[in-house]
Parts: sequence; structure tokens; C-alpha cells
Amino acid sequence: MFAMAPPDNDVLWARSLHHTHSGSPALNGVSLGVREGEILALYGPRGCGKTTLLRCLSGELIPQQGEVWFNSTPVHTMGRLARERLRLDRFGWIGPEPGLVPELNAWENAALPLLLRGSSHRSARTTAVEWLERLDIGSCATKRPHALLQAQRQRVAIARALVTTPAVLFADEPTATLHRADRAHALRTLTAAARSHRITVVLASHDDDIAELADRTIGLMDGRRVGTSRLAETEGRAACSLYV
Ligand SMILES: Nc1ncnc2c1ncn2[C@@H]1O[C@H](COP(=O)(O)OP(=O)(O)OP(=O)(O)O)[C@@H](O)[C@H]1O
Repeated sequence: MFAMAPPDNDVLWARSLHHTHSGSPALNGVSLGVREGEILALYGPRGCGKTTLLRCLSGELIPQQGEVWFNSTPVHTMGRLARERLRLDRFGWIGPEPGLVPELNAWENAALPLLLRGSSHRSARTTAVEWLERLDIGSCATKRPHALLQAQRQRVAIARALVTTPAVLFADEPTATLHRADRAHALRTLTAAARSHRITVVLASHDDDIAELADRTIGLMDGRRVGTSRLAETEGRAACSLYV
């Protein structure tokens, strides 16, 4: 039987995802589509399946049942190397912890995905420094992670995820380790940078602020969808007047 291809205007599309981690159910029939350029927030309590859903959508984890498509490419049938290539070439990932390499300075950390893709040292440095400046941490470019504040480290991780201008940025609780003021600022900067570069974002968060920065919020509970709220186009854009 041929699988049904996703709708043309969805950059990511998932159908009926089921996944269980060694007996504990994480996804229980989740379907969703993500439009190109959309900022989609996944919202729900601890353990509701947000991380598992992001891992399935980004091709890191193959769901036990269900389909994931990136544009017209089925991700759920790809081999491991092809999925790794897809993640490196087209996706960006930000987790709750910055996960920086301690021996490298800020620009070298931010430039890593470009260097892994074979960019020259000089062009990788230029692009990484541009991203650090957009994220207001240009002055930290030559500092190593130990000399940075946690909020600055997380911005370096955001720069690293955006430096390749990915088609889709996956962000899993990207502000979980930050103080309240830093959280709001980091979310605003991240969503503004994504909008001005037409990067699609799928973001899991407990943060209330995210609802006003996202175009759409999907609730998850016990591995199932429990509601969608869509902001009017103008509200989503107006909430984010800062473009970087
Ligand atoms: N690698 C794993 N091994 C075993 N169980 C897991 C694993 N990852 C997740 N789980 C379980 O699967 C369920 C969903 O977890 P998941 O991390 O996807 O939820 P979450 O909404 O992202 O939670 P959190 O906000 O705590 O990150 C939970 O019951 C969790 O304990």
C-alpha cells in the first residue's frame, strides 16, 4: 500500500505517531502538520511526550508506529545515516542545556555545524560571529563557555542551531535553565531571528510567554493532543515586533 503524501504547504507532517519507551507510553496517536515559516509551540506537563514528539519529528527517533514526512520525503523509512545527514543539513536543535564544547570559544562552538559541513574556517567564523551579534553576544565571541553566564551560553547554543539557517529549528525547553527575565528575552530573540530568516520552529515549552510568541499552540497530555489555539496572523506577528 502506498503511504499518503503530506499536504503541499506543510513542511513537516506526522500521522498517528505511537511510541513506548521500555513499556512506558510516550506518544499515543499524535498527528500534526507544521506550515512553512510557522512557529508552533508544544505545551504540556512533564512527561506528556513533548521531547519524544520532537525527537520523532526531527528524525532522531523512529516511532514504533506512524509516519513522519519532511516536505515530500518520508523520514520514518530512512536509514540512520540518511537521517543524520538530514538533521545536519536541514534541521537545527536546541535542548534545555547549552551542551557547548568547553575547549572551544563561543564563535567556534557556534560555527561547529558549518565546519562539520565542510565550510572554510574563515567563512564559518564570519557567519558564526554574525549570529552571535544578532543574538546580542558578539562581545563574547572569543570567550570559552566557563567564562560566560548561563544565559549567554544558551545564546551560543541558539546561534549554533541557527548558523546553518535550517529549514526547521527544534527547540526542547530551550529556556528551562534560565531565570525568568532571561527566559523571556531568549524566547523573544529566538522567535524573532527565526521569523526574519523564515525558519520554521517547533518548540516545546512550559513557559507561558511562548503562547504569545507562537503562531499556534498544541497541547499534549499523556501522549495525545488535547487542543489547539491559533493566533490570528496579525497577532502572532505583532507580538514579535523585534526583528533581528
Ligand atoms: N529514554 C527513555 N527511556 C524510558 N522512558 C522514557 C525515555 N524518554 C521518555 N520516557 C518516558 O516517556 C514519557 C514521555 O516523556 P517525554 O520526555 O517525551 O515527555 P516531556 O513532555 O518532554 O517531559 P519533560 O517536560 O519532562 O521533558 C515519560 O513517561 C518519560 O518518563
